Amino acid sequence: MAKFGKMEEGGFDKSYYLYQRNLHSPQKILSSYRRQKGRIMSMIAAFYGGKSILITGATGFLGKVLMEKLFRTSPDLKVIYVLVRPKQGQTLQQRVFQILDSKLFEKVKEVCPNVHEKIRAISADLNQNDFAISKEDMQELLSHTNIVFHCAATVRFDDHLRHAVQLNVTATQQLLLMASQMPKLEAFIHISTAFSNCNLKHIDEVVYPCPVEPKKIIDSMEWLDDAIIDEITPKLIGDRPNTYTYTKALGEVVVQQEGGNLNIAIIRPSIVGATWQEPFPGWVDNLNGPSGLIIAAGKGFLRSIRATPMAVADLIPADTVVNLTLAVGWYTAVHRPKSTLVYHCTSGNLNPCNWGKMGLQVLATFEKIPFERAFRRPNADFTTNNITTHYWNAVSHRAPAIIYDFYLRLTGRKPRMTKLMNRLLRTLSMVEYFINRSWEWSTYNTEMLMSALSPEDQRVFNFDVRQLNWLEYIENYVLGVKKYLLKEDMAGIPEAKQHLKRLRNIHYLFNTALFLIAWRLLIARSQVARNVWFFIVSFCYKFLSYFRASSTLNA
Ligand SMILES: CCCCCCCCCCCCCCCCCCCCCCCCCCCCCC(=O)SCCNC(=O)CCNC(=O)[C@H](O)C(C)(C)COP(=O)(O)OP(=O)(O)OC[C@H]1O[C@@H](n2cnc3c(N)ncnc32)[C@H](O)[C@@H]1OP(=O)(O)O
Ligand SMILES: NC(=O)C1=CN([C@@H]2O[C@H](COP(=O)(O)OP(=O)(O)OC[C@H]3O[C@@H](n4cnc5c(N)ncnc54)[C@H](OP(=O)(O)O)[C@@H]3O)[C@@H](O)[C@H]2O)C=CC1
Repeated sequence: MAKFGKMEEGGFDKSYYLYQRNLHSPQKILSSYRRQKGRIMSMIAAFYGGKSILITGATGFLGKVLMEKLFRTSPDLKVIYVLVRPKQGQTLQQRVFQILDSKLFEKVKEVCPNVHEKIRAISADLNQNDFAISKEDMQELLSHTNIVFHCAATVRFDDHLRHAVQLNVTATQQLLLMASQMPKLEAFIHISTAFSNCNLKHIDEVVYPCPVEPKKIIDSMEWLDDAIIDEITPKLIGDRPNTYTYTKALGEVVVQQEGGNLNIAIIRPSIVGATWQEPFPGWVDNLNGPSGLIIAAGKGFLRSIRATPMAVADLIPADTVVNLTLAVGWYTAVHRPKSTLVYHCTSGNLNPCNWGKMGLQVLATFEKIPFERAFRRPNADFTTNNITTHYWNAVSHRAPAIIYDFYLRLTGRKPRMTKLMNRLLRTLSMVEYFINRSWEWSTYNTEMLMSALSPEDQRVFNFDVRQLNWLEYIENYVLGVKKYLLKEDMAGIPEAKQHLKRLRNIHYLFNTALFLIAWRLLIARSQVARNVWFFIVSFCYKFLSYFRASSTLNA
């Protein structure tokens, strides 16, 4: 594997890179670079200059933020190859151009006006042999790529094991094979998840072995039929909650076993949330993790959620993950650690926040920034046991959905609320595992890397979550969900507040009517209720008579 193969094309002095290669001391490298340029500059940004970078999963949530940061901080990079599949009637170019034309890339266009020329979409499907990449494209990738960021994955919790293995394990194996044929490759960065070993309570920055070798799993997927796979899935995943975490763990083992002599690193982010600072706070564009549930709570569909308020909510902003990823790419290429280093990108041990605090702040933000056309007033609560969860699911989720669908039917419209509610309940059941437990992730490698960065790199590629203010972050997150996911206008806030007031009045009216009907039925059937009713009425009557008499005397 050639190191620094593309240096000459980077626009930076070759001697600087030779210096880097010979002296692996960040401080020495920095001072050398400062001397050359006469000003402080980010070493990491400089490193990516002139590089050909391959990104899988570039159309995904994390991939987009990664590309954005690369273009913004290293506009002189040579090219970013993105492996993309045509989707929803769009060609690859259309998909890529749509991303580049989005708000996320506004700043990039200022610093890198020719960004469209620097991105090369390669038609690829990671489910296919050789990723169905054409010979010419493959040749180009193999001969030019300097850095690989492997982000693509299926992140669905309920994916069929065959599909999850194909994407999260076999595709990783194939990509490693490709990487081993790249003469100019300097680093291969694999994005995994902090939950790949969620069956453990304390997780170190090491790759844990799996009971069944990934190779055996890959082979068996080829000849077992779906029914048998369904049957053995629970046994294979064991004490992990889903096929996602299981196959991500297998993927890591494959990286370690088959990485050969490549410079490889594994990054394990926890629950990736909206951006914290860059390119602007609150950017998010899919429903995964908390985002979908924030919408459900803000629109009033989600009324109760089974969670442990004191459990650690290990969220990590997308830009923090990307900053660490780019720093790891640089470190792995320049320092070439002897073994595959694993980096935890988590918040819990450095700056913990729990689900209770997070939930309260989400609700508090809805008061200030409500979502439009809510179904009910946002008023979610946590439940902590099976009985209350079933009770509130019936009363607060299913019953209102049935009533609303009945109303839709009566008014000649298509019922849809029960379906939506079932989907929400399914999602809740899938995330319950993660919001009722806490994990401890050690972060020695991540902290070591932080201290290896120059002050300028620590600033430009900041991944120090100790500086994160959770309340501010969550408020921006909710705002981001409203603006970028729901595409709601801020000008609509007064109307949204009015709507919530109307819903509150309807709620009070409904509850009063319900109480009166229940009470009427009760006194019709029970002597005790009639006696209580008689007592209350006569008490009120006596009180009023006394009040009237005393006010007449005073007059
Ligand atoms: C001390 C005192 C305390 C007092 C407290 C009081 C406070 C009160 C509480 C308030 C609560 C307020 C708000 C709540 C916010 C905080 C709580 C958040 C909890 C968040 C938990 C997140 C946990 C995640 C854990 C992650 C661990 C691993 C991390 C990773 O590595 S990977 C990334 C995570 N991956 C995912 O998140 C994928 C999850 N998604 C799936 O697996 C599937 O999509 C599915 C959920 C199984 C659904 O599958 P389906 O086949 O049914 O649907 P499909 O995917 O085809 O989509 C169909 C339509 O549904 C839409 N949709 C998809 N996902 C979601 C979603 N998450 N939510 C809502 N809707 C979704 C989709 O867009 C489709 O729509 P259509 O196109 O219109 O049909
Ligand atoms: N989001 C999170 O909370 C966390 C994510 N991670 C990890 O980060 C990485 C990125 O996740 P995230 O960005 O959130 O996920 P997304 O679901 O947003 O993106 C997944 C990406 O993989 C691509 N992909 C999926 N299947 C194929 C295929 N057959 N061929 C080509 N490309 C494919 C998708 O392409 P397309 O657009 O065509 O579907 C998309 O670009 C993953 O490895 C995930 O495990 C880790 C921890 C938490």
